[in-house]
Amino acid sequence: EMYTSLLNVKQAITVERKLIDYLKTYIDHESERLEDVKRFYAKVSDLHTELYKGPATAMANPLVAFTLIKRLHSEWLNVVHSNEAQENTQALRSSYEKEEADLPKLEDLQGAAQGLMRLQDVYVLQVASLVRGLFQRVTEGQPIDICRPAVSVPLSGDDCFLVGKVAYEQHDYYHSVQWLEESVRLFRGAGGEWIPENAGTLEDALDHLAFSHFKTGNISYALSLSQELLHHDPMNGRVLQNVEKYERLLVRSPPLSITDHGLKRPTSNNVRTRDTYETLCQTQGSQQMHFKNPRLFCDFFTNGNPGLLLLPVRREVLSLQPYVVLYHNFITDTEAEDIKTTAHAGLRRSVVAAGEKQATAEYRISKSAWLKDTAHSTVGKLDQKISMLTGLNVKHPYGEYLQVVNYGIGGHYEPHFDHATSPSSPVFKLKTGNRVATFMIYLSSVEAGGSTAFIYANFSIPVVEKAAIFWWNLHRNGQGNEDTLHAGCPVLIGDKWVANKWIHEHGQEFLHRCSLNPEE
Ligand SMILES: O=C(O)CCC(=O)C(=O)O
Ligand SMILES: [Fe+2]
Repeated sequence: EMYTSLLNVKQAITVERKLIDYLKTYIDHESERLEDVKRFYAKVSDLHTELYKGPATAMANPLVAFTLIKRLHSEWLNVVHSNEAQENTQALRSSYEKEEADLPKLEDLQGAAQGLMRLQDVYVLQVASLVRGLFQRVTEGQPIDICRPAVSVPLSGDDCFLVGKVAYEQHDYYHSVQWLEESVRLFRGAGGEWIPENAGTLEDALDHLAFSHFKTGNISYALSLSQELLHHDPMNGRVLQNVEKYERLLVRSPPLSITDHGLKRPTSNNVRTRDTYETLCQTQGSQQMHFKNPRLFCDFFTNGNPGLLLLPVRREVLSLQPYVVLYHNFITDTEAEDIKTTAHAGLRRSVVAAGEKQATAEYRISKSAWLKDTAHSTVGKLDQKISMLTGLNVKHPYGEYLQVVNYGIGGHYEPHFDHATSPSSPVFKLKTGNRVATFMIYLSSVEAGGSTAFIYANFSIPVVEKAAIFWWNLHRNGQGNEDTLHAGCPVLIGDKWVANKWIHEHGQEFLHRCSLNPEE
C-alpha cells in the first residue's frame, strides 16, 4: 500500500524513472527496426521506378530477373514475418514485469482519489481550480489562492474521470457530478481523440455523469447528456432505454426549478464535530484573539531541571482547558532525520482501536512505526528530554515506545481521543493504566494543511517544525478529559511526520498529583 505514506509515494518516483529508461530502449530498438523497414521500402520502390520504365528490357537481364525472384521468394517474407517487433514488445513487457511488485495497486489509486476529494471538502477547494493545478477557494465569487505549490500539474479529462468514477462506484454522486463535469468538459475540449494511456473516453464520462445527475434528481440534464452520448454511440441500447425513461419521467413531473438539485455532501456519522473540525483545519492554526487571554503566556522553561538550565526551552501555553503547551525547537534537524530514517523500515499502515482489537480506518490515513530506545541513540535522548520537560516517567511500560507517523495523500486523523474510553481498549494491554498525557513532536514542516485541531477547545496548532506539544488527556481523578478531542487535519501540500510519546498513569504516582476534584 502506497497512498497512506508520502515516503512510499516518493519511492515510486524511482520506479517510474526505471520505466522511462525501459521505454527509451524500446523506442530506440523500434526506431532501428522501422529504419530497416524504411530502407527496404526505399530500395524496392526505387528499383521499381527503374523497372517500370521498361519491364521487358529489365527482365532480359538475368541478374535483374534473379534478384526479383529472390526478393519475392524470401526478402519480402523475411520483412513481413519478422519477429523483431514482437521481440521488442516482449523485452519491454518483461522489464515492466520486474517492477510490477512496486507499482501502485487499485486501492492506491482509489485511496489517492479519495484523498483529493477529502482535501476538496475540508479546505473547500474548487474542483475547476484543482484541475488547473491550483488550490483555490471561492470567496465572495472570487477564486482565492489558498496556497501555491512549488511544483504543479494540470489534470486531464481522464484524470478527472478516474476521480469521478471512484466516487460514482461508492454511490457518492455529490463528488462524481463535480469531477465528471470537469472530465466531460476536458474530453470535449480534446476533440474526443483516443489516447492509448487513457482509461476512459468522452462517452464513458457522459454515461457516468448522466447517471449521477439522474441520481441527484437532475433528470433534464441527465437526458441531454444521454442524448449527447447517443450522438457518439447511436446504437447503445441501454442509453436508448435511459433516454426513454428520462423523457417519461419529465412528462410526468416537469422540473420545478432548474437550480435546486440539492447536491449535498455525503453525510458522515460525526457531522456534529465536522464543521468545527473543518473550520479549524481551514484556519491552519491562525487563532483569533488568543493573545487576549492574560493567562496564556510564553516563557523560557527549565522545569527546575539542571539538565535544561543552560538551554531553557521556549514554552508557549496554548490552552488551559485542556492544558496544552508547545515547546519550540524541542528537536534538532539531525535528531528529526535520525528518527525518520530509523522508522523507514518499520512503517506500517496506522491502526485505530476497534473494540478490543486494532484495525485500519478511513479516518486515519498514515503509516507508523514503533521505536524502542534501543533503535537509535537519539530515541533514548529524546525520552530523557521529554522526561526532563514534563517531569514524568516515560520509561517503558510507563511510557509507550515512540510512535513515528508519516501521513499519506490527503493524510489525516479525524477527531479522536488518545486515551482509552472503554475498559476493553488495547491501551490497557501494558497494564500501566490509561494514557494520562500525550507528547507529540513535529518532525517535519508542511507547506499547507496538517494542523493539529482541538475540536471542543476550538483552536488549532499549525505544524511548527521541530516543536513539540504536550497535553494531559486525563483529569487528575483519572477520568478522560473530553476537551482533549483532537485531530490531525488533512495534509494539503507537504510530507508530514510526527512522533507520539504516550505516557501512562502508572509510574507517575509521585510525579503527578491526583485529585478527586473532577474539574482538575
Ligand atoms: O498529526 C497530528 O497533528 C495529530 C496526531 C494524533 O493526534 C495522533 O497521532 O494521535
Ligand atoms: Fe491523537
